[in-house]
Amino acid sequence: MNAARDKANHRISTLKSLLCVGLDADREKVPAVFSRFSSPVLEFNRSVIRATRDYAAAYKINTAFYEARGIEGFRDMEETLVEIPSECLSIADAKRADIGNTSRMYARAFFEHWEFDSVTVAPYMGYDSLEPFFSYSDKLVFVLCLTSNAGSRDFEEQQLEGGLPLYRRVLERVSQWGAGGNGGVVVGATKSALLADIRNAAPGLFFLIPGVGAQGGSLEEAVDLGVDANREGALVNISRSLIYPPGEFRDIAAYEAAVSMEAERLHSAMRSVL
Ligand SMILES: O=c1ccn([C@@H]2O[C@H](COP(=O)(O)O)[C@@H](O)[C@H]2O)c(=O)[nH]1
Repeated sequence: MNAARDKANHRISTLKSLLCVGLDADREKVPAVFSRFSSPVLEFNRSVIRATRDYAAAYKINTAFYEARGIEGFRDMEETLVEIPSECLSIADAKRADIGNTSRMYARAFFEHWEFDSVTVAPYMGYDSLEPFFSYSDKLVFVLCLTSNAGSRDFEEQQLEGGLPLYRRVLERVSQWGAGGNGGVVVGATKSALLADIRNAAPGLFFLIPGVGAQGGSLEEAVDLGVDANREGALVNISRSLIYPPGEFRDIAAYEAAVSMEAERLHSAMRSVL
């Protein structure tokens, strides 16, 4: 039993959706109709959540977009968290990890202070840097495994002695560290040729799959190859192509209608694969 995992799987199976809405709120890209508010980013996020809540299984806050704006960004992040529907998984895409005592502070920040259900972490510093996150048995810890960017070739796809690529070693280790149910990995949708193999090697891990939409990954492949044997256990993140629909919006209702229409389209494509 793991509260975060159970919540995500319950939502995935009842809604037949793996949709994780990426709240990558870039102040420069927030449509002009939100400018009149004292906190345009917060109102923008509220609108995105209203427009997608019937289709979403999770919301991912990429902390960089909030940290970049200092105290105001942190305030927007904190107030956005309150708006995330309780039946949806909240993910802090923070990509943290450091020596143990520092990681403990990161884990406390994301899991206790902000009460996120899950967080993304980087494996490079090894187990002692990740143990503080894995010690939370009711949360989900998503470890970067095979990321969606071209730079995954620089380290992740490099072969270790014996020929095993580094990302496969990460997968093996996370399967052990997260054996209690809180283990997850990030695998890019742009690497769908390797996705079936990765899923076979780690049947019990939760998958977070970014890279559909703006990065060109296939939605259908991400869903079909990413899910576990129960057709759950995976989330497909979509940020820019969902929250920044093309065009000018005369009012907030028009913006929400455009986002809602795209979320419905994504949901229906996912449902037909599931
Ligand atoms: O391998 C990775 C890991 C994380 N991300 C993050 O996911 C979203 C993707 O945004 P899009 O606009 O849908 O491309 C973003 O927050 C990334 O930082 C990733 O893309 N790839």
